[in-house]
Amino acid sequence: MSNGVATNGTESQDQTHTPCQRYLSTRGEDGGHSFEYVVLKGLAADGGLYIPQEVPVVPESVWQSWKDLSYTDLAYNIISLFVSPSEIPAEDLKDIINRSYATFRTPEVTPLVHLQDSIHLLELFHGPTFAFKDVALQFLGNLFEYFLVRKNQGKEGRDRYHLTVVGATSGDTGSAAIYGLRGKKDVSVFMLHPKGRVSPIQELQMTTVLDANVHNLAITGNFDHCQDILKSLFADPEINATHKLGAVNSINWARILAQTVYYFYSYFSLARQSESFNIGDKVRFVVPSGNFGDILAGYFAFRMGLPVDKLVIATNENDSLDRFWKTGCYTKKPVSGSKAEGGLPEDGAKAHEDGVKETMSPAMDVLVSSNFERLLWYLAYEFASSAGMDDEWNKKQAGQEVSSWLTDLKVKDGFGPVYKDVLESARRNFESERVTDQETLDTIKSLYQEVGYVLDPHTAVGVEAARRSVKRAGADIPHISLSTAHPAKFSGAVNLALQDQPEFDFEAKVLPQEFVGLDQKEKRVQDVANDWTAVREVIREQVEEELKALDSA
Ligand SMILES: Cc1ncc(COP(=O)(O)O)c(C=O)c1O
Ligand SMILES: N[C@@H](CCOP(=O)(O)O)C(=O)O
Repeated sequence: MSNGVATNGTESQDQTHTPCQRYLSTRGEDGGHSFEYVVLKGLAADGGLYIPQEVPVVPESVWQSWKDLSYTDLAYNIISLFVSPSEIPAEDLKDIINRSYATFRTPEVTPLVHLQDSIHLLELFHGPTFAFKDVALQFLGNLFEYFLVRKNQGKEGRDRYHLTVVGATSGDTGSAAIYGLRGKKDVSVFMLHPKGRVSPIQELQMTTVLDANVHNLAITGNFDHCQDILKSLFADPEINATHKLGAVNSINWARILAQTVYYFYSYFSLARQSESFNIGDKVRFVVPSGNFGDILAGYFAFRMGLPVDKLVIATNENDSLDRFWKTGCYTKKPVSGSKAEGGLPEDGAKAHEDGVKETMSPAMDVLVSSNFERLLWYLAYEFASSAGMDDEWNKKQAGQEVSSWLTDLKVKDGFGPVYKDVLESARRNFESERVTDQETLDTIKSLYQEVGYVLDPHTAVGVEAARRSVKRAGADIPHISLSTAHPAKFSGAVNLALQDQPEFDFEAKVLPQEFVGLDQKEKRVQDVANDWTAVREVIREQVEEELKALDSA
């Protein structure tokens, strides 16, 4: 490969694509696809998620030359490893990347700030909607546009390829996707959120966007229900054929790819900022987790060779991930009779019958983390590889194993315990922490008192997990804790934590100008039952209306 970057597998016979630029499904029944295909498709035909056939390994000699690059140049170097220039020529890819990050409020895009002791905060909220999702969704919006312009050259009216993007959100993906796609030609966006279970600002950010191609659907249910509806739609061959569904959730590979960049960037930022930290030294990343997309991007950075000591998963009281790392079982609800059933004594969040708790960090109120499937594939692949068979057999085995776990999850609400070796392999690279609502509030308060920094509740979950991790790992290992949203998006939790602090003033200290007056704006949102066929009907009607309006324009 170019750039001195090697793949960790066999070279492909394909003259235009390296094996890192071809994609296969985690369920093993769908593969050999191009980047454009997987980005437009979102979910694989067999229900799995796309991953690259091989992950490129970046040697240390190459990192040295990457250390001082701007965010956009680094992004190009990383992303281009996974996209063949025969699909997106270098100059076009650079242009897409530059435009995607020109909308951020700081040229650093994702600045790293020192928080306290060995803990650094990676601020990911400097994009248009003040959440980490902007990093990937500005890029994905521009990618969609690029592919659609090319597909639709010389085509008119109903012959044009019209993409119907369907997304599920617990608050932040929704607005970031809407801001990435509003007003774009040949795209309709349907964003499903759990009615009444997102923060007031998050809801306003979505529902005050009135572009004709944007449709907000409030579903009577929780985020997992919204995600189930999404998966049922993608599994329906008819609506896929007639409406060409596209995904903006982190099931879309482009989301993960774009997020991988900031793991490298923050590592290099640390090396630039700290005299005692050298390229090659290890670091821990701590990631507030829900759907497992953000931390999975860190796992890809690790597989590419970034010296990661551990990736620390931080969950709120919706702790299916944390329970997996502790027990090897992945279940929506704690196993009957266990200590955690119905909540630990110190838990503060209200539990619903469906098992999901309404916490102070609502964007992480997720029990079925869609990207966990991608990690499961790698765990199953490593396990299969120990049998000494060829790579094709290992991949096939991994796909079968993942399919069987995911079938159990769907049918029996859980799977496991997984084999001991699989769990050990998960524990080699990851640790996990569960943080309660009370601990979240305490962390917001103590960081404000100690260093004057106002954390959002999701970031606070991460910082509390980072503090625990420092106790285990020692102060010599730097911790980069991901700050996933701006505190102004979660005024309820922030005010609750800081209301008794002298001179704390939310409006003056936290609220950005962009949020002032949002509640006075006109809103558009449609209530829909928790039923995928009802959502399908809404999609059919609304897309038809949009296309008719275009016909007569
Ligand atoms: C603010 C915030 N923090 C953390 C998360 C969890 O990230 P992930 O779903 O990628 O695990 C989300 C939602 O995705 C979020 O919106
Ligand atoms: N927390 C997310 C849930 C969707 O996650 P995604 O990363 O898969 O889009 C949100 O804020 O919507």
